[in-house]
Amino acid sequence: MDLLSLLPLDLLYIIYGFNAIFRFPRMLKVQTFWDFFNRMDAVAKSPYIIRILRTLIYMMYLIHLNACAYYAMSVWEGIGSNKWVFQGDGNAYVRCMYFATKTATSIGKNPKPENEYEYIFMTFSWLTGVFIFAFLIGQIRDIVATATQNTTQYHQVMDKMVQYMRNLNLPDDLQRRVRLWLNHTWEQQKTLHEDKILDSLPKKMKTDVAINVHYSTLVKVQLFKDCDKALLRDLVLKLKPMLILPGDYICKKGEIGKEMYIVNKGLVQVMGGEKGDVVLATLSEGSVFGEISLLGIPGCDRRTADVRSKGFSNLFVLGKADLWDALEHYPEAQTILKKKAQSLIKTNENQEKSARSSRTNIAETIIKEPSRTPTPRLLKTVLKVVQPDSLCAQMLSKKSSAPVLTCDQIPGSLTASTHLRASSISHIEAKGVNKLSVYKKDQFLPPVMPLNQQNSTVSLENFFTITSDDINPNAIKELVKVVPFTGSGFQTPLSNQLDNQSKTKEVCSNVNITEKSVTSVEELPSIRHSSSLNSIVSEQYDLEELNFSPSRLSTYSLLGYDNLGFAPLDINLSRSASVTSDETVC
Ligand SMILES: Nc1ncnc2c1ncn2[C@@H]1O[C@@H]2COP(=O)(O)O[C@H]2[C@H]1O
Repeated sequence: MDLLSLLPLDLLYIIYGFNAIFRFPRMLKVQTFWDFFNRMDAVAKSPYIIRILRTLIYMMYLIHLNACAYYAMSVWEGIGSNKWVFQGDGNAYVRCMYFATKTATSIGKNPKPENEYEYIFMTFSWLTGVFIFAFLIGQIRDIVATATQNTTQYHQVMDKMVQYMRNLNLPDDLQRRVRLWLNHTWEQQKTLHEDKILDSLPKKMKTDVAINVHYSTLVKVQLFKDCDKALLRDLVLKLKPMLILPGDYICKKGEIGKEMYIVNKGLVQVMGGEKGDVVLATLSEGSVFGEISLLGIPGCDRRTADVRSKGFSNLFVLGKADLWDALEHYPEAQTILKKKAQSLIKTNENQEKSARSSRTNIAETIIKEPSRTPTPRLLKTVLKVVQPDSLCAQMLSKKSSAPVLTCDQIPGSLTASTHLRASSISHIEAKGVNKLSVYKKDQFLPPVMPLNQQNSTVSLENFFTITSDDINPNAIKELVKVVPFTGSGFQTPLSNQLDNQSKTKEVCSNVNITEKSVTSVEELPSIRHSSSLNSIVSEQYDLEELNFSPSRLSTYSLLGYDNLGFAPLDINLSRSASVTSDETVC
């Protein structure tokens, strides 16, 4: 055909003069024109542009033919013979082409036909113009529609989905995630039905295409490397692509396993630990997971761990039935998967064991070394202040609460210094007074009273009155820091003792007790004031509000809490001194 179309018939012009008919064999090249566009269509990145170009060429060619026919009519009727025909001015082709274009596009304003032939020509031109244009425009619309078909489909699905979710009043977050999924799938695949694209191909070709498309991932899958290459061909068409959003769980521990996965793109995290917040492993491209619960290992038909996507990830999903179809024919793959599963199960068990033992260790440590808040300053002070061998010191350091003293055990020195409470009905005789008193259970004994017992037990409760017997004079400074007092001229044995010791005097002269010094004892939540030695608690004051002018016989008690193993401890630090208001402050 090409040879025929190239015959040099133009040479005949020399003999016969110019005649367009000699150029007719060039029409034989029309097949080449179609071939050219078909090939371009197949290889071009945007085939719809090629198709539009071809349609435009058809259109131009038809207008060209019409222009030629008009010129031929003009020559036949005589150029310039009437107003309708070509007038012979300017370039004949351009003028005729202009006429034909105006007719074909129905723009009008052409000279009116003047005879029947011209009317027929114009009617025919307009009709062909209308049909051909309708056809061409239709074709262009199809081409553009095909080119944007996926986009349109995506918008339709998105619109329908949004409407559906709104109708159901789904939570905003879920709606946002669905939109995100559609958006991301579209961005990545430019279609929402990737799996259907290959459906029209024969199976073998589909396999080749699928292997090629996913080659870079599939070659990284250890299972396919270690097993017969045919396993890959058997499985590849059964892999379904799936896109997961960041943070979404792919499977949850304890669920029944129905699918296994291959990571195509992105990262997934296998989560373990008691609360499922420990990352056991991070799996990347080519990793296989979710196989343990599919392999029929006894006791392992449920997911052994949570698996979640770290960012966006693309996975291939393989159903249980499809996996088993393949594994039946590839026992070595079955063995590999089972071995891997068993080693993962062991790893997880070990991890759980070590987590459990570290928890026990922590618990043991807690039991062995209870974390203790520091000893309150009050208690420390008391321990410094009291004589180390005094019962008070012994009790505080022994960490025993409420020891029960029988009368035999009550040392005389304590009788006047310790608040004693009857632990049962007690018959107590005051020494010297020679009077037998009966105390009910829990009743306090008078504090200043030499005791003589009769079949009685009294318990030393968790509060103490520190008196001259217990006080270590060298530590008096410490005591006055925490026990507020002003005044001098103690009338009790304590005051005598203090008065007689220069050191104590010195301390006293340095004492500048103000409210401030009391508030420095931050640990003490409150201070108690008892106006008589008999009543243990009469009123309770805030530290700030305390008025320290002891105008009467007073005992100040500091309420503190210990953490040495006692119950909340009432430490009654009292200066058993009667202080009179007319005495000068030292
Ligand atoms: N320690 C681990 N390291 C890596 N992957 C694991 C680990 N534990 C479990 N998996 C995977 O997480 C999956 C959870 O579901 P399966 O139990 O079906 O299969 C599990 C394994 O594929």
